[in-house]
Amino acid sequence: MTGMVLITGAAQRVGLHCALGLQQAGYQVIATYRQPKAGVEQLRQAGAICLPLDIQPDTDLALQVSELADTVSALCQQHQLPLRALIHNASSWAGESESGGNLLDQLRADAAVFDDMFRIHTKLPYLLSRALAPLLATALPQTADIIAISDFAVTTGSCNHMAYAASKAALENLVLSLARQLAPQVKVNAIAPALLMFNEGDSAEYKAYTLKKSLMEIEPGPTEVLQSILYLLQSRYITGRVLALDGGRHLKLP
Ligand SMILES: NC(=O)C1=CN([C@@H]2O[C@H](COP(=O)(O)OP(=O)(O)OC[C@H]3O[C@@H](n4cnc5c(N)ncnc54)[C@H](OP(=O)(O)O)[C@@H]3O)[C@@H](O)[C@H]2O)C=CC1
Ligand SMILES: Nc1nc2c(c(=O)[nH]1)N=C([C@H](O)[C@@H](O)CO)CN2
Repeated sequence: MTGMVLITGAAQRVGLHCALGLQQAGYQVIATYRQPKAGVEQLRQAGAICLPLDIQPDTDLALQVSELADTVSALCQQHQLPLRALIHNASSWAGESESGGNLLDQLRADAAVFDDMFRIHTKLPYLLSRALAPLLATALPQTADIIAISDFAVTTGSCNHMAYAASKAALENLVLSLARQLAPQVKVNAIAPALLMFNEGDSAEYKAYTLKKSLMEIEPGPTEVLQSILYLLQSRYITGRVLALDGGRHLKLP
């Protein structure tokens, strides 16, 4: 094992695929999950360590992060391995609620979505990065990595997921600050995908519409992210950057 990698939100889809791939690549994965889905058992079977982490409005996030950081530190000591990387993947793709009702009700609904988006995409990565930075910095002689999974929508905004996109933009700015603060011991980068994987229930019309948004017109799947993570981990020089995985969407003219 070359070191421990902590990845959040790894019970399904992209996080699960990347956690399994990193474990297979020889890292000791620590995966956090919210609900004990089948993916958690799959991770345990593969040798990953799985820890519960459910970020809710009424929980003490600072306490949750402090306790997680203590557990990760103890695991590094127990396994005699450095903390090699921290991957911020956990995410909720909530859109703005449908307008309706009186203004106050609408604003209360919008405020709840805004708080949820910034809690999971910005506040959790901020606190977790600051809590684990000292441990990451002692992974010497190798450098360590923080990798945040962002979204192409940071560059364009999103009419239907405004708070989501804004919170990912804040995450990308956090990457710049952390890259400046933690160099040269820790590299800090973001990966910004456009479409990776559709969700169950996405209609054929929505899928056709979405595929047409990029030049490549494919649903690439989670391997693109795993390959990008492995690329960043092996780099000695890339930091403070956003790796776009968008199928040429930025060149698709309306
Ligand atoms: N899928 C895509 O096409 C794209 C994805 N991305 C980004 O890639 C990353 C992975 O995407 P994807 O796999 O689709 O993500 P998912 O929507 O499948 O969510 C990832 C995980 O985050 C967890 N999570 C959600 N809310 C919370 C919370 N409050 N507390 C703790 N965990 C939580 C979920 O837990 P649970 O299993 O309990 O629901 C889930 O396992 C995300 O950051 C996403 O924004 C960016 C562009 C495109
Ligand atoms: N946490 C999530 N973020 C995003 C998802 C998702 O399923 N979960 N999906 C997308 C879409 O793929 C979008 O890019 C096109 O439909 C974006 N972010």
